[in-house]
Amino acid sequence: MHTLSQLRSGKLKGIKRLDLSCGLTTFPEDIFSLADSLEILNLSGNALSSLPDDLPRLKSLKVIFCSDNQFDHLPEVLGRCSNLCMVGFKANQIQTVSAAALPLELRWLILTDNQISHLPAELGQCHALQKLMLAGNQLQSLPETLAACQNLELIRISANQLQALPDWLFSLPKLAWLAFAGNPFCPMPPASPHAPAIHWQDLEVAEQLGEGASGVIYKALWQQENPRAVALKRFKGALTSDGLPQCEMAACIAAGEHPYLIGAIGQVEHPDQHPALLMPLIDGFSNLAGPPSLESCTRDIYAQDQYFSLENTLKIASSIAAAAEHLHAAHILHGDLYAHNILIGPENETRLGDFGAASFYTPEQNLLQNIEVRAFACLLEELLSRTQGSAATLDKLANLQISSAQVTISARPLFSEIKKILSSL
Ligand SMILES: Nc1ncnc2c1ncn2[C@@H]1O[C@H](COP(=O)(O)OP(=O)(O)OP(=O)(O)O)[C@@H](O)[C@H]1O
Repeated sequence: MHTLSQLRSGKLKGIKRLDLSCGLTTFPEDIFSLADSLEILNLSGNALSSLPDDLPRLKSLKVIFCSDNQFDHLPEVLGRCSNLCMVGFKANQIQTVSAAALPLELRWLILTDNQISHLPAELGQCHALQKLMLAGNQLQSLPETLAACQNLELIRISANQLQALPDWLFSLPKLAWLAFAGNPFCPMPPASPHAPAIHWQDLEVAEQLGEGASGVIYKALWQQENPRAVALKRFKGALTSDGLPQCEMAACIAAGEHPYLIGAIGQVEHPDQHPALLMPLIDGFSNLAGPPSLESCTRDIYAQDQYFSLENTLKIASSIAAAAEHLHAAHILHGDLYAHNILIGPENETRLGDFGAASFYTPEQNLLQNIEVRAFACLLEELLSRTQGSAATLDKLANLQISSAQVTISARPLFSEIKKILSSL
């Protein structure tokens, strides 16, 4: 985090990224002294409600974050910033998004947790758009023109007022990660009679195990007749970038037990805080990869020296295909099938977790399974680019990857078939 005095002293000359969060109510003029170099401007966590008309003077600006401010509209000046490809205005009070506010090169738009009830048809002209985050708004419909955004790979439309799942989603050739729970058209989650009641006072919370955008995960001891070491996910707020914690918990609990899922024990009621999710403790595992970067946008980041034997790639891929098949059998779309949501053990034991983007769907919406198969294709592609082994088997895996990512989504194999193919290799 930078300070205003550092900015004013001229010490920041030449920097590419500026992070300022210090109660700003107006845009500091001094930011223009960085016009030659500034590519990423993060003004999240201030009290701004407007941006200056001459913002395009920041001619190298590619990324702007203004989350947790007081904007009631998406500033139109953004549309005149010609290199801007990522716009993040989460948790404002935005009601109005006009066509003029949309930069043509847009790849990643974050408008999560606002009050938007209408999006302009011109959003469909942002052909580079890959990631569209709209959870927690008041949208009753989406512009049909979005069908033209053929590069869209990740969409979050959970916790809105949508009356139906738009048909055009199924014509997006690259869509892989979709979250839509918490809309009026969504089926009710099934009751989970086996989930035990867990009382906050029975938990001894210990060290932090991990943290994501939506929650912090702690190790805990669950005091019962036979005390048990567990993992506790405490949500950071009432809405995450993927949707509602209640939907995440409902899906995670409804998914039930499976050898390749992290799984859930149940929901913890806290007298005065957000509910939390209790899970089995997965000890001694680590994340298969890190989440996407600003640059990679939709693709996970692996350690540079991370390689897999063919045997391990097959083991990971087969486990994930089996976990996804299990979820689809229960009509649950994971929505975030990514390496960064996979925990991996010392023997490459595999556990899929993070149901933050999960949605229940009806049998009539079965084609959603084929969308998730593309997420698997991305994972397989990443694993294959780091795998050494027999060329013949690698070729077969590459063919499976290609067919799982094919443009005609109905022609993609389902997870039951993928599992069969993998077990035959
Ligand atoms: N049951 C568990 N046992 C051990 N570690 C866990 C468990 N569940 C989660 N973790 C750790 O905590 C991290 C964050 O968990 P999770 O992905 O559920 O959080 P999140 O806030 O939803 O993340 P995201 O930013 O992807 O939304 C995981 O990547 C993992 O390292």
